[in-house]
Amino acid sequence: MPTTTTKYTNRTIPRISLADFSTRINDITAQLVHAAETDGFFSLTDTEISIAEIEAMFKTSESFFALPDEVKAEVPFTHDNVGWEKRSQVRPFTGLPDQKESYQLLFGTAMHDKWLPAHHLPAFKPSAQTFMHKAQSLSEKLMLCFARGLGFPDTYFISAHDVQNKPSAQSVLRLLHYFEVDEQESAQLTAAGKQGISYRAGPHADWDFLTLLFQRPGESGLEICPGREVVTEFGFGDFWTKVDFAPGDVVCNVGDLLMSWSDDRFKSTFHRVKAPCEAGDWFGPRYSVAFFNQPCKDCVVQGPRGKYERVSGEEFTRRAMERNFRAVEAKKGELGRRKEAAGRAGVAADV
Ligand SMILES: O=C(O)CCC(=O)C(=O)O
Ligand SMILES: [Fe+2]
Repeated sequence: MPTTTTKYTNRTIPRISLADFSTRINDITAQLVHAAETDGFFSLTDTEISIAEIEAMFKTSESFFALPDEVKAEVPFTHDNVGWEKRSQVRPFTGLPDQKESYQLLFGTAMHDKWLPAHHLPAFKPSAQTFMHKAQSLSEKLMLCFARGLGFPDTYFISAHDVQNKPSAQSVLRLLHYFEVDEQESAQLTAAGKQGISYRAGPHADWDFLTLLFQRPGESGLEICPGREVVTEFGFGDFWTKVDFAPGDVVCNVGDLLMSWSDDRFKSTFHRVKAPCEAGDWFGPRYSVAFFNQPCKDCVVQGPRGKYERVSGEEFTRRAMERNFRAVEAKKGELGRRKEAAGRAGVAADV
């Protein structure tokens, strides 16, 4: 019988105000460092991005996802990490595709043929670009603080994520749309023992430096599972916490790059978007917008204590993708073997 209930535990995710940033940098730095050292997740309030700007970005995103699939397929996802995909991202922990579609946007040259042609939605590109620059500017404030927290010069991380002067900049805005789930059908499948916990986005840690996540109040689903000790391992525990936030708050998490760059002092935490199946879950469609701060290819990554070998930003990302790919393949192999064994025994595989 598949597992149908989640073990939840309450944790308080720190809420950090960025009001009066320039006079409060040291206080804000202390709060960010503490949050990064503990659960690796925090929410920001009083940022330079208003609720109206966030809502406008969601409207822009909804207008894109409402287009027919044939139109979205004009800008397909490619391995430059740009473009539109649907039900195609497979996570190492599930071996199955996430129940979502997403559209990834970059600043630099990789976008040359990946912007939606303007005749479909004339306002799409300018709106998305304005929002990307706002998210970058907010990220740079956090980069300054984390540089101070680790004893690097103030601009150290900012120049490693330079989107103005580096055409090969890798930072990404990802628009996400998770599909609506029929509540009654889901309850029937669970009661019949035909459905276990599944995922809109399977459990994972992000590869980037920092992720900024914009969500819509009411469209819940993001859950975290802290406790990861080293950046090179995939292990995670089994107790989850729902991430709560107020309108206008930006939920942020440390990614593997910052974990590595801090010699594992800051935690890149496992998180997921569970598919709704339990009481209190949100069954409607979920839209979210994530901004991933990815390193420029030529920056040099190494923590102050030199715990990990010095690598370029490009090499760091390549290794992270390779680890991910190997883990996905291993999981798919395991699922295949379980299905075969279940087929031989004449029972349904519990995957
Ligand atoms: O949509 C969300 O809430 C989380 C998305 C996420 O974790 C990701 O895309 O890496
Ligand atoms: Fe993530």
